[in-house]
Amino acid sequence: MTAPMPLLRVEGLSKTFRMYHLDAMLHAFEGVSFDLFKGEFLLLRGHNGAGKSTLLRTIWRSYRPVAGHVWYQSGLGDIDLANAADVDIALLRRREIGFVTQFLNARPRVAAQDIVAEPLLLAGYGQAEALEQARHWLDQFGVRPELWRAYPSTFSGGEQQKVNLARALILPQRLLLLDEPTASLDVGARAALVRRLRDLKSQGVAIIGVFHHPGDVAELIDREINLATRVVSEQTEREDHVAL
Ligand SMILES: Nc1ncnc2c1ncn2[C@@H]1O[C@H](COP(=O)(O)OP(=O)(O)OP(=O)(O)O)[C@@H](O)[C@H]1O
Repeated sequence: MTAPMPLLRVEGLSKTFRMYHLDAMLHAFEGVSFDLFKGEFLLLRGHNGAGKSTLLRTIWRSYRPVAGHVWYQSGLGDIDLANAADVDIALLRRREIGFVTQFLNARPRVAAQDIVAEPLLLAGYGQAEALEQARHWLDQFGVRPELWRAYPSTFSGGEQQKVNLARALILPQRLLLLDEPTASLDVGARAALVRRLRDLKSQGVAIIGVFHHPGDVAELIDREINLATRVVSEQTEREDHVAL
């Protein structure tokens, strides 16, 4: 019998940033390799500045790596996220890969319930069903009903984060990237997040997460990676941000 293929195979991945003012390169992380299977939860560890967020953003392809591959088994076939066309990355972000940070991208004059319902509408759900589910998840994460029709741009940091999570987790993705999603949450919302992640994991969603307090998700963790200390060198290389 052949071994199952991982959902994600990260191979020799390295990312450097050019620091123009110093004419130097900062190596955010180097030679990172790991496999991630369906339904697995991988914790990224490392001190401040070790490159955890940058690694997540490189997998999400906000950044292009300077070396390595991110093989991803998508619903449409295998693809190297490190080298894929922008149009494919945009499609995967809409359908298969989620990225949750601690910041809500609150658009002006869009109500909380509409922000949360949007992924369902894009996936073809009817308006009534999408709104009902949006309210369910706002409720689960502890957003008070009187805020559901309000605009999140005026919400507190924690309230914005709850809207963010409700939207990001309303539909199961194949791969979920979490960058400190519990940063400004109260106890009830943390518990709701853990319940939702447990549920998504049991549905086969693969998760990579950075947590300031990994104890919050201890019961979910299958494996950990500790990112090593970064190095600064004076060599110069091409700058390689992409504007997605
Ligand atoms: N856009 C950028 N341009 C230049 N340097 C960057 C950029 N983004 C991150 N860095 C640098 O890369 C290194 C890794 O940053 P990163 O945010 O990935 O660390 P982290 O492990 O997530 O840290 P923390 O635990 O403090 O959130 C840091 O030294 C940071 O200054």
